[in-house]
Amino acid sequence: MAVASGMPSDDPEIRSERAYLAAARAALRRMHRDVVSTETQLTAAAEDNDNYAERFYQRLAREKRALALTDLPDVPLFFGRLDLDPGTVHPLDPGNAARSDARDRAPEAERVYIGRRHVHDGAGEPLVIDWRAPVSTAFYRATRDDRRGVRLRRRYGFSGAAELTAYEDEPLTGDGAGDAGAADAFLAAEIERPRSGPMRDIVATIQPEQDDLVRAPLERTVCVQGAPGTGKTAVGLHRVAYLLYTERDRLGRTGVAVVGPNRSFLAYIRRVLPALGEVDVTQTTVAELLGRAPGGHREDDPVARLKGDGRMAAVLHRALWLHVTRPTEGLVYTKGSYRHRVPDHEVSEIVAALRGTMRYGPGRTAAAKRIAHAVLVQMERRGESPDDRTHGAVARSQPVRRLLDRVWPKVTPEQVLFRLLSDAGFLARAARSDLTSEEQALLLWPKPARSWRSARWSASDAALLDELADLIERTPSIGHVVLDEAQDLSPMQCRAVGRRCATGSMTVLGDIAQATGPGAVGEWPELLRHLGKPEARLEVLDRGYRVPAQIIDYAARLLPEIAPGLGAPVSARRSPGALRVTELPPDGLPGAVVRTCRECLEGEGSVGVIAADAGIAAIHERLLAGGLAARSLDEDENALEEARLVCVPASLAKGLEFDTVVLVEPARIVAAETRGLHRLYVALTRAVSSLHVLHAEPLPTALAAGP
Ligand SMILES: Nc1ncnc2c1ncn2[C@@H]1O[C@H](COP(=O)(O)OP(=O)(O)OP(=O)(O)O)[C@@H](O)[C@H]1O
Repeated sequence: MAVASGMPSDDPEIRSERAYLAAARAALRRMHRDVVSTETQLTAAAEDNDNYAERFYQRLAREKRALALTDLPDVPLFFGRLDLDPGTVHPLDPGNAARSDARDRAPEAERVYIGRRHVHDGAGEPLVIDWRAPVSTAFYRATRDDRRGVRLRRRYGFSGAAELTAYEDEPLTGDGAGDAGAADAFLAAEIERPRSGPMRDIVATIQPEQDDLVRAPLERTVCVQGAPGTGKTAVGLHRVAYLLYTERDRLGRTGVAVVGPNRSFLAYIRRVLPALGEVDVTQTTVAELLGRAPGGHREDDPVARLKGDGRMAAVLHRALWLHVTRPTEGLVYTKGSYRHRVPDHEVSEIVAALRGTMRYGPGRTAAAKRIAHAVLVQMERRGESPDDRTHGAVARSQPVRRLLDRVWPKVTPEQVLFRLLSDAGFLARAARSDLTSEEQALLLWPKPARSWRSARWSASDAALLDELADLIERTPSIGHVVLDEAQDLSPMQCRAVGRRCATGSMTVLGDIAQATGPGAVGEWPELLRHLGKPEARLEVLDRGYRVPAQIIDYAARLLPEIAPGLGAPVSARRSPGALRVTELPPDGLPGAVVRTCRECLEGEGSVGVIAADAGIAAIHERLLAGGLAARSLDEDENALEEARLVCVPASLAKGLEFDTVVLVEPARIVAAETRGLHRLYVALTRAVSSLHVLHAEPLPTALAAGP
C-alpha cells in the first residue's frame, strides 16, 4: 500500500476516511465551543464575591482546557486506526453474541481511531481516542506474535495541510498478511519529511523501545543513554504528555518541568507539547531553573571544573556553618524594672543543640524561640504567667535579635560565597583537607569586587549559590523533571536540579559521548548519585532515527577516543549520497561555503551551517553578501523557526537537527575547547539527509582516512 503518496481522492476508502476526519474536526470544534460558552463571566459584582478567587481559578482552568482543545490546522487529528477483535474495548454482552451467532454472522470488529487527543460526539461516543489511553498501547506494541486483540493496524498519510491523502494497512491476522517493511517505510517517510521550523511530535510512529520509556510509571526515575538521534528528546517530551494524562491530578498540584541546555534548544522544542494538547508545562534552562542568571562572568575551564566538583558541597556546608559562633556574652532582657538574664553558657548550649539539626534559616528562628523560652522560665520563677504572645514578642525582640546577629547571623548565599572566594583564611577553614592549597588558590578571585553586591557571578557560581540557598532554606520540590542533555552538567549543577524534584521523579536523558561541559561528570551512576536518584534504571537507546548510516559511521570513528565504553550507534536508515567531505585551499573555503549552501537550498528542507563559535559571524556575513537569506542562531533564537538557512555556532548545535548540514573547518571546532572532539561529534550528527564537510586545515586523525 502506498505510503502518504497521494492516493486518488475518489478512492472510496479515502473518501470515507476523510468524511470521518471532517466529522471528528467538527466534534472537536463543538467541544471547544462548549468549554468556551460555559465560561463564568466575571462581572464587577463578582469582584466583591467571596468566591472570586475560586471563580478566577475556574476560569483559568477553563481557558487552559479551551486552549488544549484548539484545533491546530496543520496537525492531523488522528494518525492511526485499530480494528480489534470484538470485546477488546467493550466487553461482549453474551446475549448479543449469542444472537449474532444465531444469525450466523461473526460479530463485527471494533474500530478505534488513535489521535493526539480525545474527541467525542455530542452523545459522548468516542470518535478519536487519545494516544495515551491504555487501549492505544496496542497501536505501538501489537505484533503478529502478540496481537493484543488487533486484527488490522492502519496508518494514515497527510499532506502538509493535514489533508488525509493515503493510508497503509498492516493486518496482523491471516496468512502472509502484514508487510513488516511497510511500517519501516512509513517511519522512514516520516523521518525524511523535510524539516521547516521547530521539532515535530513523533506520536504516529513511536517505536516499541521508545514507547516502553514513554509509558514508564511516574514513580520511576528513568535514565536514558542514547546515541545522537535515537529520540531521547522526543521520548522525554512524549513522556511528559503521557504522565500528565495518567497523573494529571498529582502533577497538576506538584508541577512538571522540562530542562534543556539553552534558549535556542527550548525554542526548537517548544511546539511539541502544545501539539500534544499540553499547554501548561514549564520549559526552562538550568540557569533559569536556578533563578540566578549568571552575571556574565566567564572563567577558565579549570576554575569552572573545580567549582562544579562535588567536593564543593562539603566546603559550602562548612562555610555557611562557620558563621555560627560561640557566644562571648549572654542575654539581658529588660521588662519593666526586671532584668532577665540568660548566661552565655546557656545560649551556647542552645546553639550547640540546634546547630546542624535543621537548615540554617529555621535554625536561627528555633534558637530565638529557645532563648525566649529561657527568658520565660525566669519570668515564671518571678511569679509571672507569660503566654504565647509574650514568647513570640521576646523571640522577636531587639536584644534577642542582636545576640543572634552575633552568634547566628542572617546571611545570604551571595555574602557567604563572596567571603569564600575572596578571603583566603576563611576558604582554608571551610575547605580543610577537601581542597589542596593549589585548588584553593585557583578558587580565589584574583581581583575580588569591593562587596558581594558588586560581585559578577559565573554560571558555575550560580550552582554554588543555589547550594547555599538550599542550606539556608529548603528548596521546594516539583513532581517530575525531564532533564535533557544531562551529560553536560557538573556534580554541583546536578545537585541543584535534583533538589528541585527531591520528592518527585525524573527522566534523565543524555549521551556521554556528547558531554562538552568542562566539569561534566562523565558516567551515569555518578551523575545519578549527584542528582539524588541513585536508584534510577539506566536504559540504552542505540537505534538512531535522525542520522543516515554513512554519517553516523563516520562520526562514530571518534568514539574510541571520546567515549571508549560506548558501543557504536546503529542507524535505522541509509540515505544515498549522505556524506561529502571536500578539502579546499584556505582561500577557497569561504566561496565554497556560499556555493554549497546555495546548492543545498535548491533542495527541500532546512540547512544548518555549523562552525566554531569564533568563525560563525564571518560566515554569516559572507552568506548575506552572497545574496542568501541566512540567519544566525547566535543573534536570534527564533532563527530556526523563521529561516531555511541558519548559521549555528558549534556550542549551540546540541539537540538541534537540519535536513542538510554544512560543517565548516572541523579542526577549529576541536581546537576551540578542552572537549572539542566531543563538540565535533555533536556537530557531525545533526543531519537528517546529508552532511557536507568543508575544510582547509587537516581533519582530526580519526576522520582523515576519508569517508
Ligand atoms: N519513532 C520516531 N518516529 C519518527 N521520528 C523519530 C522517531 N524517533 C526519533 N525521531 C526523529 O529523530 C530525530 C531525533 O530525535 P531526538 O532529537 O529526540 O533525538 P535525540 O536522541 O535527543 O538526539 P541528540 O542526542 O542528538 O539530541 C527527530 O527528528 C525525531 O523526530
